[in-house]
Amino acid sequence: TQSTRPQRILGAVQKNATRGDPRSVVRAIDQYCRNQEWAMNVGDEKGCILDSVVSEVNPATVLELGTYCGYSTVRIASLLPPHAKLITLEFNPEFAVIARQVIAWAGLEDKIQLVEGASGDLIPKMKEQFGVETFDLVFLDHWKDRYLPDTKLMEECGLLRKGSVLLADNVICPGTPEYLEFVRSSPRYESQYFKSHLEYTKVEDGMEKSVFLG
Ligand SMILES: O=C(NCc1cccc(CNc2ccc3[nH]ncc3c2)c1)c1cc(-c2ccc(F)cc2)cc(O)c1O
Ligand SMILES: [Mg+2]
Repeated sequence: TQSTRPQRILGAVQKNATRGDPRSVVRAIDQYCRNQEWAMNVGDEKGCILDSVVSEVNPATVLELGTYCGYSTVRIASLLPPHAKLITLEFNPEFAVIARQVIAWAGLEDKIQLVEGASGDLIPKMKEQFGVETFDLVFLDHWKDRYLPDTKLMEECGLLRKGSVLLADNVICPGTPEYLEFVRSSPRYESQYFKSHLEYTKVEDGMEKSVFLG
């Protein structure tokens, strides 16, 4: 039977990466997706922007919306301080199955909680079910038309505090026009655009970093 792209990505990790070495997992996925077949990981170029924002925020609590195969999950978690926690939400069960194995290969199970379901259903349960107060950093990388409603939902649920940082992937390609318009015009956010390229291509894309001002 035919393998899926996520299964082939996992195979590349198990073949080329060292167990317990998150950076080798990231490298193995980037080499596979650059040389064999494209996949919608944040990738190496935008990944450096992600690394710099994670390092600057040095978050104790991170929410990732959209796990896919766990590339950015592993990339973020590898930079977290001890005892810091990352919750990642994935709607597609097939992606979740692969991501759990990629996370395990990297040896980061203790820092990462992968929750299956849709952001709209899970965000209101964060405090009671997952014991979260607020998130220091949110990485948005799921369905692009969910970025804005989920940001408003996180505000309503009291999950953002003064200084919480939102980092959004793909604000140019595929694009998130309503989200960009909102965070750039709202007096409650201070936004900054990081120009880059769509993963593994020369197509323009970028990431938007928005600080919640409370
Ligand atoms: O669309 C994208 N990613 C999101 C996505 C996509 C599919 C499935 C899921 C299922 N996961 C999911 C859904 C809803 C959810 N709610 N809460 C959690 C959660 C999780 C998520 C994307 C596309 C491109 C792209 C494609 C083609 C092209 F030509 C250029 C660019 C590049 C990217 O970097 C991208 O990130
Ligand atoms: Mg993306």
